[in-house]
Amino acid sequence: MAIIEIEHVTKQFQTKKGVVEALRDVSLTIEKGQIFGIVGYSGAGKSTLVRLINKLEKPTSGRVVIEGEDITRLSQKLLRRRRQNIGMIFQQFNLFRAKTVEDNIKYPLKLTKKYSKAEIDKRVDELLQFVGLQDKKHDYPSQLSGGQKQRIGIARALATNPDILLCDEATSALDPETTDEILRLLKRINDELNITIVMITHEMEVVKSICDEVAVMEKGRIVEQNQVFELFTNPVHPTTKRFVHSVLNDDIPGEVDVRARKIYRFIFNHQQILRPVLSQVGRQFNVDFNILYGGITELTDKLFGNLLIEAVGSDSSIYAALDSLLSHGIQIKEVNGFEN
Ligand SMILES: Nc1ncnc2c1ncn2[C@@H]1O[C@H](COP(=O)(O)OP(=O)(O)OP(=O)(O)O)[C@@H](O)[C@H]1O
Repeated sequence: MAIIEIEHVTKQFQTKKGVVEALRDVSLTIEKGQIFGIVGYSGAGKSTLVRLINKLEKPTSGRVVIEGEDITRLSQKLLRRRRQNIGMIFQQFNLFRAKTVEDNIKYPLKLTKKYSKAEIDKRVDELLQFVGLQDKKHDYPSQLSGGQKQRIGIARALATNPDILLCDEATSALDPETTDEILRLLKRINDELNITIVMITHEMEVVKSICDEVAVMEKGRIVEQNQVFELFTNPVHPTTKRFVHSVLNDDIPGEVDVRARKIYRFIFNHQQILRPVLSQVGRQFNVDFNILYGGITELTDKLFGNLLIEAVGSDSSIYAALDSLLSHGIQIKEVNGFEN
């Protein structure tokens, strides 16, 4: 079921220098329960897109439908209620510096005017336990590390039990180890609380570790969208290729001389155990496959292999062997030395 539908949205900003087209005819559907990544370089329009989802921005044209409701038409009162259903976390955490951890988390609960003091206290304790920071309850943000600040940001975003969590470069200010911890926490939130997560990021490592689906943005448009595995294994748009290339080691090393050799790139997934298939097909067709270079990477929860392989044998036997490998579902690309 779709939880977020963005339909033909454009967003223009009037500036002194003229009109900036931040979004140009963007359409996007995010299914309930997904972790959906939106990637793009700086200025691509990611923040503007995500700010439309909780109506921090209003589209110039087009519709934004959240859980079946067109939020571009909502009254202020209904909009406030709808916003309780959408949590958001930020790169710079945006905690209130003059408030304790406890008061930061209480803030959205008090705003709703729905809960008693006892309910609020109970909820704060639950949330602190969930993010593993019970002992920091009375600290101020300045006493916390970056990772701890983001955990508190997450606790605050979850306070009103939202269905959707928006993450705007939520790990970009963190070191790799802390990034991993926060990503694991987000995955738990998705799995255990069934919250749909929208992550905007310029880091493909983030997409690779937790996203199910991803949209790539450039100059206010979505240029490619796919399931993470498909996007990494078969990127089509040049910008997507650059992003994928930034995390997958798919360069051909300088010392591999691809001239006058029959070299192929084999791409395969976790269902295929490549080695037995390779040796079996090699024996059958009298072809030797030498693995020159490559590796196996984890994508979300699947394995993805990308290997450079040299085939040694007669032309006809190599083509027959490759045919057979294709029928096993292995993707094969010819490398002529000028691939990529
Ligand atoms: N309030 C605003 N007024 C004028 N222009 C804006 C405004 N907000 C965004 N823009 C412009 O819209 C375009 C998209 O900006 P946006 O912040 O959405 O991109 P982004 O992909 O999130 O980039 P970054 O990661 O650098 O924030 C940029 O050209 C930006 O300068």
